Amino acid sequence: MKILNCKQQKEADAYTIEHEGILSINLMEKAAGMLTEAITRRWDKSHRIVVFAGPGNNGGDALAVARMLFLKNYQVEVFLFNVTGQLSEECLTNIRRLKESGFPNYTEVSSQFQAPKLTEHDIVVDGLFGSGLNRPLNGGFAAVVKFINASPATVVSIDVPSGLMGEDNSYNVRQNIIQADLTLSIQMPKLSFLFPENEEFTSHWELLDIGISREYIAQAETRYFITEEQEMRQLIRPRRTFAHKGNFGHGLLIAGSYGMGGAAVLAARACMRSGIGLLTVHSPICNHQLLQTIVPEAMVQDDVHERFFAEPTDLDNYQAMAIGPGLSQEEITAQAALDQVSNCFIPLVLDADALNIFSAYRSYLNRLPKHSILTPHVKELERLVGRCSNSFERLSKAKELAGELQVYIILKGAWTTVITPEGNCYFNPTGNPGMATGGSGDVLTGILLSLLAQGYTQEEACRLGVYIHGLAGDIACMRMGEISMTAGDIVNALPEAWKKLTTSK
Ligand SMILES: NC(=O)C1=CN([C@@H]2O[C@H](COP(=O)(O)OP(=O)(O)OC[C@H]3O[C@@H](n4cnc5c(N)ncnc54)[C@H](O)[C@@H]3O)[C@@H](O)[C@H]2O)[C@@H](O)CC1
Ligand SMILES: Nc1ncnc2c1ncn2[C@@H]1O[C@H](COP(=O)(O)OP(=O)(O)O)[C@@H](O)[C@H]1O
Ligand SMILES: [K+]
Repeated sequence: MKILNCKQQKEADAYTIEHEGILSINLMEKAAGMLTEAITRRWDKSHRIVVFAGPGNNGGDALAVARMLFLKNYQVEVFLFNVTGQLSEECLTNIRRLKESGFPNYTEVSSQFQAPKLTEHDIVVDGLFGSGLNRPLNGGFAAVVKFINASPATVVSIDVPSGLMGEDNSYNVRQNIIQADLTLSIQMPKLSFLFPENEEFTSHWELLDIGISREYIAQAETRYFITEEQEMRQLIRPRRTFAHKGNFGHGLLIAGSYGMGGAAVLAARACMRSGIGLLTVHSPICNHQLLQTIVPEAMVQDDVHERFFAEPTDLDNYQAMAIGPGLSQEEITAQAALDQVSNCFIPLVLDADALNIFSAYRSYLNRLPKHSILTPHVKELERLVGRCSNSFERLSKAKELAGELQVYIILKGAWTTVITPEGNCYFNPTGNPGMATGGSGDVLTGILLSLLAQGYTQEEACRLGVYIHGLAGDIACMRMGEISMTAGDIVNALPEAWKKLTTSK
């Protein structure tokens, strides 16, 4: 699914109006009908609905919703903020329609706002500003936002929490943004919904498909996408009847050190559970027994060193390599890892300490083989690109780095983002906070190695890998709960995740 910017969303509205024979006011009526349905589905008539409408079409939506709720016998109050005396045409039409419906509780605010008393049983409908916001809120609007945020009422925002920009909020004023309990977003999600620091504004959001022109959306250019299940299903390669293990590649995993053998185990188990033909794990001698016992399916190649990865290994027999989980950053390991990676000629995944080593030896960064996959979490990324003050900046810097080094970056966390060398960003919808537990990232590395060894392209491996990893996380969460689930549970859920994605619905 494409994520378009607010300017494109406006264009999409206009295109739909022009090319699909629907009047602007009727498109708004359709949106309002869906908004009303979403509200009445959740809250019955025992709740008072207090509607705050702004001067533009977001306000127009809110007024139409107020009328529809009123006609369904809800108890509704409306405050329309008309500060400059300039209201959009659709907003004006909806004021008229509201009045014509016999609506009694309408207040137009031009200067002084007499705030109503809001209780925790009340529902606030926030229709102050939507995608037309072009600067941070201030003055009277900021005061209204602060009043709503301080109230105990439940807040439902139309399209966007008022005050929040759709993309970049670097220069926004956080206190002047509505903290919505629910956002009913029209047609397309906004990029800013996917950033962790905006969770307090948009923790829950839902999309309403009001029938914006498919044609417009198809031709609109964007760098931002949310991955969908159907696309992932189509990527998965069926196994031929006469297939043999040689068809599914031989992967090399360089992982583990003294005290961190578990990382190698988790990655190896995840790799085996994701369809690879053969796996060799290269690890210090101390992990030999552990790996042979817990992952008997994998071959183990001992390093020369008892406790640390110390000597690069030959890559001739492998189709892909992953390096990093539990590796440590010992000097001897750093030298071996830099050498191993710099001379790598097969598809490659770098995770955890392998990334930290490259952050410490920045001059080696340009020796990273082209199209390598880097899997940093936020801290690991910032070690590479420097401190960032917000997610928009972080994403921009990650895109720059991916372009500069011609690598794929998987920026991990909620809405894990796959960033391609061309600068496309694919946000992953699966996964949950239960995955914020030691070893989850090692599981992802194992999955990625498996997919690369099987011949999936880097982009396919990244997108499918993070999707299946999150899906297995969601299954693990259902089985074990968000609090108790561990990285091992994610591996144990991989079979069901793969089955879910390969069986027809
Ligand atoms: N037919 C349509 O065009 C449809 C529009 N829709 C709704 O329309 C919304 C977009 O409407 P608009 O483009 O009118 O935009 P808004 O309703 O977000 O408001 C734009 C107005 O606010 C002013 N403004 C911007 N930032 C301000 C600030 N910080 N302080 C004070 N004033 C400010 C702008 O100059 C403009 O006059 C969407 O979010 C959605 O809710 C939906 O109903 C779908 C159909
Ligand atoms: N809140 C969350 N929602 C979804 N996925 C998450 C969340 N927190 C963590 N994850 C996922 O869990 C994994 C954690 O990886 P990482 O931070 O490298 O952990 P570790 O180093 O312990 O293995 C990542 O794939 C990340 O996307
Ligand atoms: K709004």
